[in-house]
Amino acid sequence: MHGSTQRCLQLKQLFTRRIILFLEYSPEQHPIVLQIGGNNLENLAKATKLANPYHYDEINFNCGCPSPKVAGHGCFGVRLMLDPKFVGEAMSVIAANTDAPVSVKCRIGVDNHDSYNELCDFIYKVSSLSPTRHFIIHSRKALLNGISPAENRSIPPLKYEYFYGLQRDFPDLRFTINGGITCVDEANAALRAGAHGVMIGRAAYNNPWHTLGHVDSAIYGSPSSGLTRRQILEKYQVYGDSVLGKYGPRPRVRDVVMPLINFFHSEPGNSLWKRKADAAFQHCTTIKSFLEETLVAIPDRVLDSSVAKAAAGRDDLFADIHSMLPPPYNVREQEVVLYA
Ligand SMILES: Cc1cc2nc3c(=O)[nH]c(=O)nc-3n(C[C@H](O)[C@H](O)[C@H](O)COP(=O)(O)O)c2cc1C
Repeated sequence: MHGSTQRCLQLKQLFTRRIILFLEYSPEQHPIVLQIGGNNLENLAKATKLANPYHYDEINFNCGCPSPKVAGHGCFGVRLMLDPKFVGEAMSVIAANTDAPVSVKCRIGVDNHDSYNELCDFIYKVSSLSPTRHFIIHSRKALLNGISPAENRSIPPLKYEYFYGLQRDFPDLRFTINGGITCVDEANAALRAGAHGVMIGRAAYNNPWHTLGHVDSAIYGSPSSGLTRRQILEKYQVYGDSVLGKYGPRPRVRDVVMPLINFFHSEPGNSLWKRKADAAFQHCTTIKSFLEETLVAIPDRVLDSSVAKAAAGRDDLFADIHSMLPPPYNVREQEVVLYA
């Protein structure tokens, strides 16, 4: 091989490696799951392939979003719960285009399709027609009558008994409970009642310090890091500044800061910090300068204390759940062609 051709090849390999490293998440960001949504098999295959270089730990399919844009006009999200055969096909397509395990996030029903048996039919068909073995269950149904997505997260009642019914009736599948769980005490109560996993949505965003600050010790049994908010922000700044503009114009300072916008929930200085943040988003180009400009709003004692004891949650949230389970599921096998 000519020297120049060899150099060319080496450069190409180096370049490819750089691109791959650039797309990978750092070890401390794992496990990380990508959620995709849609109702076109070809596009789902393309999206899954595009995600491959990022090495996600799981690819999740959205069958839970009730937004009119998604489940109404878009005809996907939670509307897909009405078509388990399609979801089975979609999950097979997704699984065929990734090495990562695949999962489904769904509700417990849609409108008047809200019986436990219909939910079981959905789980049975999807898991029989595809390699899906993990389901994340937002334990309330969705109403497609025009109410807002926020109302769809509070108006339909939570029915945790459906979740635990699924665990009983599908012992070979893995289920993660979601909906209305607000702290580590409640997460532990769900695990004690038998849930394989717990997903916390709004509480983690609305009050990340008190909700997530105890997870390592209270859920995983590791020693508490003892880090203060200031120390966490110092680490976050290094991470944040390293990812700014990684994908062209995004992420911007605002994108990187938003997950932490409620970091000082109910602490002195919180409102002032948010006002300063709004102003700083207009001109700050680094996380370092953003923090320098805004943190003057927060007293040192708030910044320099480590996480206090968690507020007690509803420890008995699932105490009686096993006495409330719906009657066991009767499989309607004839309707399903089993996944080979
Ligand atoms: C602002 C917002 C955006 C959300 N976006 C998604 C989404 O893209 N995909 C999804 O599966 N769920 C989404 N959810 C729903 C949550 O994942 C979760 O199912 C819901 O908030 C109930 O859990 P919680 O009571 O712990 O918040 C969103 C929720 C909120 C508040």
